[in-house]
Amino acid sequence: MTTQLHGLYGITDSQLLPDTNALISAVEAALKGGMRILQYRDKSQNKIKRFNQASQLKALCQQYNACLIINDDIHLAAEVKADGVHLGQQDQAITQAREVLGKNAIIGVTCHDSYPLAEAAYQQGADYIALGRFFPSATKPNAPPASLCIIQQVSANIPLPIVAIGGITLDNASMVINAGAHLMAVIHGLFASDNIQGTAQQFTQLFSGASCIS
Ligand SMILES: Cc1ncc(COP(=O)(O)OP(=O)(O)O)c(N)n1
Ligand SMILES: Cc1nc(C(=O)O)sc1CCOP(=O)(O)O
Ligand SMILES: [Mg+2]
Repeated sequence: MTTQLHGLYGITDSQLLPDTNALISAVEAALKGGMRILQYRDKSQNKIKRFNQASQLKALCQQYNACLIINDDIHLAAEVKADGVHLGQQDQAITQAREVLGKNAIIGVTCHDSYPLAEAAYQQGADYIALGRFFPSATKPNAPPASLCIIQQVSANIPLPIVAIGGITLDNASMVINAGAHLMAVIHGLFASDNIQGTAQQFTQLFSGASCIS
C-alpha cells in the first residue's frame, strides 16, 4: 500500500449529519471536491447503524481512491476493512490497534498541544500526529486549545505527517499550513457548508498533490 497523507482530512459528525442518505451525499460531495481522507466519527452506541454507515463509507471512499479512518473503534475499523483508526489519549493503545489492524494500517493519535505526547506516539508507531484545537470549535468547544508553535516544534523534530484540527475554515487554514501542518482535519468548516464540493475544492487547492492511494 502506498499512502501519502496530505491535504484535506474531512471528519463526519453524527449530529451535523444524522441521516445516512444525507451523510453519504455530503461525503460524496467532499470526495468530488478532492478530499482524499475521511474519518467516520459517530459517538453513538448504535452498533448496527455504525457498521452500516462505515461499510457504505468504505465502498464510497474506495470508489474515489480515498482513505477511510474510523474514530475510536479498532474493531469497527477491522470489520469494515477501513484504512486505519484515529485514537485519542483516552482511547485504546497504539500497540493494540497495530495488533488488530496490521502493519499497513494508518494509526493517528491525538496529541493536543504536547510535544511529549507526540514523541511518545511516534515511538509507539503512530502514522500521524494530530494537534489542536487551533481555533474555536463549534463541534467540540471544550477541546483544549493549542498554539501554532507546537506544529513548528513537532515538524522540526518528528518525521510524521501533522494533522491540524479544531475550528479550521477556509479563512484560517493557511495559518496552520504555513506553520507546517500536512493535513487539515475539518468538520464544521466543510460539512456545514452550503456548497460542500466547492468548499472541499478550495481546501484542496491550498495544497498541491494531495492523495491517498491504497
Ligand atoms: C484527526 C483527529 N484529531 C483529533 C481527534 C480527536 O480525537 P479524541 O481526542 O479521541 O476525541 P474524539 O474525536 O474521539 O471525541 C480526532 N477525532 N481526529
Ligand atoms: C473532534 C475534535 N477534536 C479536537 C481536538 O482538539 O482534539 S477539535 C475537534 C472538533 C473539530 O471539528 P471542527 O472542525 O468543527 O472544529
Ligand atoms: Mg477518541
